[in-house]
Amino acid sequence: MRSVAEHRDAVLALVGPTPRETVPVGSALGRVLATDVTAVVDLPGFDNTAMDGYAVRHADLAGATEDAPVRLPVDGDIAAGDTTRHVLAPGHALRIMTGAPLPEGCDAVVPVEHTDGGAESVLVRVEPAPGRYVRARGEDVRTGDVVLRAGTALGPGHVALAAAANVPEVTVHRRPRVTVVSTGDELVPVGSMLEHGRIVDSNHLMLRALVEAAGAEVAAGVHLRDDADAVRAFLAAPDGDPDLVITSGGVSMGVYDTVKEVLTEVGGVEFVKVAMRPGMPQGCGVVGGGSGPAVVTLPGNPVSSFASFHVFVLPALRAMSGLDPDDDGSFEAEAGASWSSPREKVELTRVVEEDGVVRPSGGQGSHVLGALAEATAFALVPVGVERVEPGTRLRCLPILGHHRGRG
Ligand SMILES: Nc1nc2c(c(=O)[nH]1)N[C@H]1C(S)=C(S)[C@@H](COP(=O)(O)OP(=O)(O)OC[C@H]3O[C@@H](n4cnc5c(N)ncnc54)[C@H](O)[C@@H]3O)O[C@H]1N2
Ligand code: MOO
Repeated sequence: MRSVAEHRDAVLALVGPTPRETVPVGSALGRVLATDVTAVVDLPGFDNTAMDGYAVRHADLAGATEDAPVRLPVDGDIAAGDTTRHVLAPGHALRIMTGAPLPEGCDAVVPVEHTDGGAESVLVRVEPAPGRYVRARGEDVRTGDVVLRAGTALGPGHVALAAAANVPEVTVHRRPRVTVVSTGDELVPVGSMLEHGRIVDSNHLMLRALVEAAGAEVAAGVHLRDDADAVRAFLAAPDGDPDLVITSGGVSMGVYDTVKEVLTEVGGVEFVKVAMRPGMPQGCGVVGGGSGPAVVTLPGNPVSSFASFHVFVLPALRAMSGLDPDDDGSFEAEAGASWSSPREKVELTRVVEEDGVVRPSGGQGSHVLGALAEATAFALVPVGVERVEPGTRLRCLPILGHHRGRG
């Protein structure tokens, strides 16, 4: 049997970073930078005030206190957005609003709360330190600074920084395009009348959701019957012009396991047993061994498919997106219960993690979706362990959509 690490490497060997594209910074959330982002302006772009109040020269207010306030004439207002280059006359004040440019000659700001708020003249009750409430030009970022590095997955804060640095477009990796294929005669679309023996094609929607949650794009969604001609026709021209095809089902030992049958005939895809539970039957390769898209065949059992996606497809999507496939958010936690595990396989136990402690979320059969939906992570019980005891330290892989634990 192939180890989990070996199969993961085999899948990773099939893919590389997607081509670059330029997108407006406002549409770049979740995208991965392909090049560094350099500031086009200083931040702040000009000296400005952090408070609503009065622009002053600190020396004009020497000794000012509650008991000995100092009065200064007010020469006018400076609002945020005022483009006039104001000059502060010695011994005078200008009323100024947060974010407005400081007038020339000003070296401190007095918040309105420390004054009588006057419009013609102002009574000031404090002596400001030089530079008080002044936000200096370039104190945050200098023109030409690299503000974001290639490889950064852009979050809202990154978008804010690039936008403030007046960078209208960023160069990112194209989202990986994934065609999702479910196979099986028993499958019908959600909402259908369910005849005896028929089930909803839940893997289809599950895999689409996983692709999207991973930041990739669903290029197309296809359902194939257990019919060799239909599978052949699909493989000859996969819908959606994808970078990657993922299939679910039809890869085990059944006589209608058509995906395996046809891919074996076409060549280029290797079918293996991987030492993990769930998710033992796996396959990956390039259809026909040629220039077609990479294919990863996932087992049909819903939990097996879901787990296999996390362990094999997610690292590939990360690598395609320009991210480090190893940076998977995994964390260590302590078992809060005891459970058994197959000695010769990695067990991916569906767990709920709370304060660094993990407990199985319920039944662990590869068809049990209730416990899967509740789970926040997979606890990876290593080969060689037959029983997890309370207190055992376990590596855990967060389930997409859940935050990492605090173990
Ligand atoms: N004799 C053997 N039988 C099986 C073996 C084995 O080694 N020898 N392996 C078992 C394991 S482990 C798994 S996992 C499954 C994998 O089977 P397939 O990938 O061929 O999947 P199917 O047979 O098509 O379906 C399995 C199961 O999952 C349901 N299914 C399939 N597709 C969907 C879908 N899109 N949405 C919801 N549910 C789906 C399907 O109805 C079956 O119940 O094989 C074991 N058998
Ligand atoms: O190992 Mo299969 O992939 O769960 O039932």
